[in-house]
Amino acid sequence: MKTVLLTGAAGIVGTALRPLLAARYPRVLLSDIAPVDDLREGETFEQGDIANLEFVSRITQEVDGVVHLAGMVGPSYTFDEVLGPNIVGTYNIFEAARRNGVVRLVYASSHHAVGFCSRDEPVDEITPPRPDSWYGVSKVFGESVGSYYADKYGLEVMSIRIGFVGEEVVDERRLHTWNSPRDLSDLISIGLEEPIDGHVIVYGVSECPDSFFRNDIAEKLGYRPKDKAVNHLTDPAILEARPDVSSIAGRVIGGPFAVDDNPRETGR
Ligand SMILES: Cc1cn([C@H]2C[C@H](O)[C@@H](COP(=O)(O)OP(=O)(O)O[C@H]3O[C@H](C)C(=O)[C@H](O)[C@H]3O)O2)c(=O)[nH]c1=O
Repeated sequence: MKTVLLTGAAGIVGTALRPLLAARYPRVLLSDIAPVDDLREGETFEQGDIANLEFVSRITQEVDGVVHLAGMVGPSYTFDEVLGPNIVGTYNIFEAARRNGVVRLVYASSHHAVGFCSRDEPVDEITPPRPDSWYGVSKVFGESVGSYYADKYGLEVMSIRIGFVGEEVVDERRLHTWNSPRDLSDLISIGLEEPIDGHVIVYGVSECPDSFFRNDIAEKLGYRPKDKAVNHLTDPAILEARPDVSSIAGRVIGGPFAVDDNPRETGR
């Protein structure tokens, strides 16, 4: 794996992953709708819109694998708002990869694909989707596209239902969904390099107490999280905090994403 395309490279997750991918792969082609102007050695950048198939066809021409992050992320985006970036954009990435003979693709799905599942029982890779938002619905769509391109065209696809990515655990819910950038980049490298049979779904989660997720397939593929959520708390009181179960947000995996009429920027 010499050249990897990273879409959504200017975003929160993309920015956290960049140094880790640059350390691992000789060439990383970054792309985003927003500018990126602090390139490291081995990085190049193409600015453009993933909803444009011509642009996506061009950036997937000379790459060996794709990590697809770009998209709208949030609880309150409407169907019309996710349609271009998350639905058309994701189709474009898979279709352009297929046309250009790129076999390996890691798709950034989200735990919001199962966000309406109860916190009481851990979900696993075969738990049926229960999205908590149009964003979550779009991630379920992306997983289906990954499955379809794997079965029909032989792509090897890992969909990672990402928890909460950051250096720190910021609240009680995130204690159970946290994924360090280092662990996520290890999981991505498994998706790019290890033998994958068709399409697999895994969870992007580090070592978390009472994790919401069972991650057996990731473990079988060799994923061993190095980081423990309890060592990255912004406040030790997070360990004692309990969810407010009088609200749906306190009862389901997706937390505030499951509440109607949320403000647009409600965490991840
Ligand atoms: C709408 C749109 C966005 N982008 C870029 C703009 C941002 O730099 C980036 C998304 O970054 P943001 O910081 O908003 O979200 P993250 O927290 O990094 O989200 C990431 O992890 C979670 C789990 C995900 O579901 C996202 O798909 C994945 O990108 O995608 C584009 O390049 N094209 C577009 O059309």
